[in-house]
Amino acid sequence: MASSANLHPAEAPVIVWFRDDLRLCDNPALTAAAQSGRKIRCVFVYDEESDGLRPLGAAAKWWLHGALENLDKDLRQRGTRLSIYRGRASELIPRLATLCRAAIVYWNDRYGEAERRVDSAVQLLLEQRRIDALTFNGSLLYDPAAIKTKSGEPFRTFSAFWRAVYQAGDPAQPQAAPVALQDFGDWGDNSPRAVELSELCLEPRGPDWSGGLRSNWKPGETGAQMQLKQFLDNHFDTYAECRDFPDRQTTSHLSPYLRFGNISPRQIWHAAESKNSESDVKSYRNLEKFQSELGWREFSYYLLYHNPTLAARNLQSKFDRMPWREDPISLRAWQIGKTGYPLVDAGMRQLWTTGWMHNRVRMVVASFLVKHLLIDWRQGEAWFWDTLVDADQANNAASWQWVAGSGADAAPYFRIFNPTLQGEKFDCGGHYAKAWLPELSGLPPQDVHRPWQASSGVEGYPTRIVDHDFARRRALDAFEALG
Ligand SMILES: Cc1cc2nc3c(=O)[nH]c(=O)nc-3n(C[C@H](O)[C@H](O)[C@H](O)COP(=O)(O)OP(=O)(O)OC[C@H]3O[C@@H](n4cnc5c(N)ncnc54)[C@H](O)[C@@H]3O)c2cc1C
Repeated sequence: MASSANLHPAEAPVIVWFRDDLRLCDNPALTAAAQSGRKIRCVFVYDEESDGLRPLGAAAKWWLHGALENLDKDLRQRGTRLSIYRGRASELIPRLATLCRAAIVYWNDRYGEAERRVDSAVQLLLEQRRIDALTFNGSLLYDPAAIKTKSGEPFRTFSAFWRAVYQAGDPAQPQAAPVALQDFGDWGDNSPRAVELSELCLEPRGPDWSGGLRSNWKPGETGAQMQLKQFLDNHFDTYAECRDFPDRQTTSHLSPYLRFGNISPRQIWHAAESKNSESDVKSYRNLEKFQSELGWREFSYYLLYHNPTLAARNLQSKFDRMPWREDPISLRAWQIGKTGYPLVDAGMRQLWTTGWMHNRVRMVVASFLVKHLLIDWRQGEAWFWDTLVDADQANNAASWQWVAGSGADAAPYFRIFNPTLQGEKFDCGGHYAKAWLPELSGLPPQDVHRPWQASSGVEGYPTRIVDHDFARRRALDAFEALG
């Protein structure tokens, strides 16, 4: 479409519509708006009304509050501020743009189907009013629409996808944050009412259960930049070797920052590259491993883009015949960390307290729910959605389907983690389990992941809700019956 921006008078402002990109650094939409030389209005719409948009979980809402607060503070330091609205974005954005006679509305793309539908509706309405919509890829390293097999089909396996991505070359360098932004001023009397952040009620009240989140996280761009530096300075050098051990703080903890776009994947990618010493094989292994984890995030978004019902429907339809069990008592024991298997319980309690869980432990608890308890992966996905600060519509759904075996390139059905052996392998001193399960604090390391064998006995810790050998056989039978 030919730009109509030059049809607008020089004093016409531009709007930056923030969404999952709550940052100033390497934000292509914001940078382009600043480069337009026009006055700027920054807008966020809390949209719980548009069809198909999944309401945020409780922990993600808490994060969003902090990230919006931080973004507003950073924008004010550069001369403008964030206006927050509540309602349907497809009504509010065109209305605001019309009211202030905007020349252009800028935003960064989203990849879920419902989000894309909203964005297309906004774009159409803007076009009808001769207002340009300029959109960018701000949250992925590569555009999922551009990566295809030679025959034009989407890739189905991670390794083939990642090879193709490598051939596309390094992602572009990140852009610096704009130094100053010219504020547009008031919208005028007829404009929709902007709300105070507190009016969105994103933080929990009565009771306030967010103490564990507050003491573990600093949502927003400032926290993201600190977290990246902390990781690169202290843990990057042992990433490949130690990333599977949950008692070490080796992984980056950048997932919630990426989820809300408090930092861009391009910045993380290039910052990690700059730590790499080309002559050092170990350093290269760390880089390769870390970048491939960012690659799994890309692959999850790629799957979401090409399979919009990723969180709701099995990618492999034979799993529609799976005889999932309805077992609310076991589901509850799993949610609150009372299954009697220490690695599973420690992970679920870490999640409840901090809003985050180590990746190895996520795999074990998910496998336990789906395979030991034969409970539908969607029930686990929903619990994670509500409790994770990094709850992400692509990563969460793709990972649950991967563990269940129903996804693309998924774990084979016969891989049934033994939670006791996983605990002994990846938490052999029992430090992680003890950190979350005070009931086990008196046990010697060799008993921590087998408390039922402890000669001293364990008070207050539950007995196992299901026997491992029985559960394993039951799961294998159910999976084999799918053919
Ligand atoms: C059942 C299950 C559910 C999950 N749900 C989510 C979720 O809702 N949100 C989420 O961000 N991740 C999810 N993951 C993936 C992974 O566990 C987390 O991204 C990771 O633990 C975050 O920690 P980190 O930032 O220290 O990771 P690092 O090891 O430092 O990795 C860097 C980044 O790469 C990405 N990444 C790492 N591992 C994966 C992976 N396996 N799949 C996709 N991206 C990955 C994340 O964005 C992460 O921040 C899930 C995994 C499982 C098994």
